[in-house]
Amino acid sequence: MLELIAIRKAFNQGKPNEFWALDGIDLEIPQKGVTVLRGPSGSGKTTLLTILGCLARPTEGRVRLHGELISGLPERFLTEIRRKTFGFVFQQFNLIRGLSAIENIILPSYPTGERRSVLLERGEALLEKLRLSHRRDNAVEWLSGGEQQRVAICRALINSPQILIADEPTANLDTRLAREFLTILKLLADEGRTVVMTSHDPVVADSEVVDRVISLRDGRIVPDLAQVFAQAFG
Ligand SMILES: Nc1ncnc2c1ncn2[C@@H]1O[C@H](COP(=O)(O)OP(=O)(O)OP(=O)(O)O)[C@@H](O)[C@H]1O
Repeated sequence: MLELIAIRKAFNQGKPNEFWALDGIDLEIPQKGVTVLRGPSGSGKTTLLTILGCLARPTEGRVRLHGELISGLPERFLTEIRRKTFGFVFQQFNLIRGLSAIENIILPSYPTGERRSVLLERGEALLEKLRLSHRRDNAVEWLSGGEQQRVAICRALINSPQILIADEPTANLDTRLAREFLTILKLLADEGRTVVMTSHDPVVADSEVVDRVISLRDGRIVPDLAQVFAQAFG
């Protein structure tokens, strides 16, 4: 459904410090389920995630979404695709201090022109789903790390995106909260959504919620050893 073909990404192209962060990535992310990108620091996980989420363009190669070539589209179309199709959760939750949980959650929906009452209703339903209704009116800076993360997830889901993109979403969470996050992922996967995230966290990679793990090294996908063995001897 989301397809990368021969993707390469250079930083500082044409300069002495030119660096190819991605070097020939072919990858298909199926419609449903949870995919984790893992690999050593600097292997290209975040760069790949930004291309999958249409936040950055590849230097070479093509990106297809539902079969449609989107990598060459002008920025205003990409902005629209991002808003309609993707939700994002970053390592730093990027919540706006001084605003309540519910205000933070409905913020990305303002450009849709939807009525405020409808947005509030949708935001409240998400808060309920993530067991956070009691924090609706609290300023986000007073919430715990796990609560802030759940607000960030609600905000990412407010436009009901098909695809959730998350960069090291459990990096600031202890094991209990990381497991709680995985339960939320399971909910999303069961609804038929696509989740793609980077993670160093063994709690995440080893979880049964995760459908597939893609390993990166030096900007390339490296074959999963377990899979290679299964194919050779299985
Ligand atoms: N804007 C940039 N300009 C120059 N080089 C960059 C830029 N962004 C990333 N890089 C380089 O590209 C490589 C891949 O970076 P990326 O952030 O994708 O790696 P990563 O696997 O996500 O690493 P980490 O696990 O440390 O977050 C790194 O060597 C990084 O220094």
